Formats: sequence, structure tokens, C-alpha cells
Amino acid sequence: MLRLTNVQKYYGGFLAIDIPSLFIEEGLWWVQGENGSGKTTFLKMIAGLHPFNGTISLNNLTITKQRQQFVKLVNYAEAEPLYPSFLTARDLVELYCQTKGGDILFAQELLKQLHVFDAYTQSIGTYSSGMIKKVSLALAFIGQPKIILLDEPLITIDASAVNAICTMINDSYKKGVSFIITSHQAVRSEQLGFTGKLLVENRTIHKNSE
Ligand SMILES: Nc1ncnc2c1ncn2[C@@H]1O[C@H](COP(=O)(O)OP(=O)(O)OP(=O)(O)O)[C@@H](O)[C@H]1O
Repeated sequence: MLRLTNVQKYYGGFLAIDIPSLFIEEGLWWVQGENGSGKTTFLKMIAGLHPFNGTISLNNLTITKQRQQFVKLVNYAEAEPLYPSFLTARDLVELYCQTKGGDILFAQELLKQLHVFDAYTQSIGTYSSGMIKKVSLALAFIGQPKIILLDEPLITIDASAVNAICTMINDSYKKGVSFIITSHQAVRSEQLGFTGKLLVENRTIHKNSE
């Protein structure tokens, strides 16, 4: 599914990530690593949000050569999302559905499952941090992604939303969507049955099976 070859990410002169070769099969992957090890950097490179050296390809698409097609297949939710405070959830859903080719009713249903739909037409400036996080998680499911990248999806949200997001992940996974998820929180196997772990250490990433 996802192949990384000679991928290096520098911040100025600082080498944050160095991956000579990594192949990630379809599945539900849990990214683990210490603070500052490079987990967010890894997700942002795959999401097309950070320039890097090397090659990242999804099936036959390469992020640098077929960027538009590639980023349509990869959705990403940030650990600590920020949106302009004057926008409403409806504005964001409409924008995401337009750019990702998604279904507004499906997005609204996800917001209902996360118990944040009541605030659909309110400006984000009136939202709590948990409500913003829930909206960002729902937005990550819009369109026809092949991979969804979730950076710390379980922080900030309440227990019932944790159950709802796990159900959303499992439902999408059954339909063929792969997930790469970072979480410092322990995740019970009955909540999410991970395919395996991607361990981030010493600036590189390897699968736990290696
Ligand atoms: N924009 C940036 N400019 C400079 N250095 C950065 C930048 N973003 C991240 N870094 C550095 O890159 C390294 C990896 O950071 P990253 O945010 O990817 O770690 P992380 O594993 O996601 O950490 P955490 O678990 O704390 O969220 C860190 O040393 C960090 O200081």
C-alpha cells in the first residue's frame, strides 16, 4: 500500500526523520514513540503537508508526481486542530465535501454520532476544545480516502466519543480504508484490533514484527 524510500525530513539543519525503506501494508497501524521522536512529522509527510527528500508512494501514485490524486486518497486529522473562529462546522463540512468529493449527509451523521451536531451552525469560536476535536475527527472521514491518518485521536474527547470514534474507525476499516494512528493512550484490543505497530525511534521507523 504505502512505500517510503530514502525519506528524510530536515527542519533547517536538523534531521528529524530518516527512513531508508519502509513498506506499510493495508491495515490498522498504531504509531508509537516518545515525545519528539517524529510521529507527527511522519504523518504530515504522508499527508503531503511537509516537504521531504525521497519518495512516498501509495500503490502506483507518488506524492511528488501525482500530488493531487495522492492527497485526495489520504485524509489527516491533527492532534490539536485549529480553525478560523468565524467558520461554522457546516462551513468546514461543505468545504471538505467539495474538495474531497464527500457526502454532506454522511458527515452530518458522523457529527451526530460524536454528539456535536447541535452546534453545526455555530461559529467554531464558541466551541470547546473537545467539540473542535470531534469536528476535526469527523472531517477526516469525508470523501473516499484509502488511508486516514489520525494524530492522537483519543485525547481531549469524552469516553462516549472515544467509543464512537473507535466504531467509526472499525466501520471504515471493514470497507477497505487503512488507518495510521498515533496514540500515547493505551487502546484496548476490543476497541481497535491493530494490524501492528510502527515504532518511531532513533529518527527512523520500523514495524514491530521486524
Ligand atoms: N516546525 C518545526 N521546526 C523545527 N523543528 C521541528 C518542527 N516540527 C517538529 N520539529 C522537531 O522534530 C522532532 C519531531 O517532532 P514531532 O512533532 O514529529 O514529534 P512527535 O513524535 O509527534 O512528538 P509528540 O509525541 O510530543 O507529539 C522534534 O525534535 C521537534 O522538535
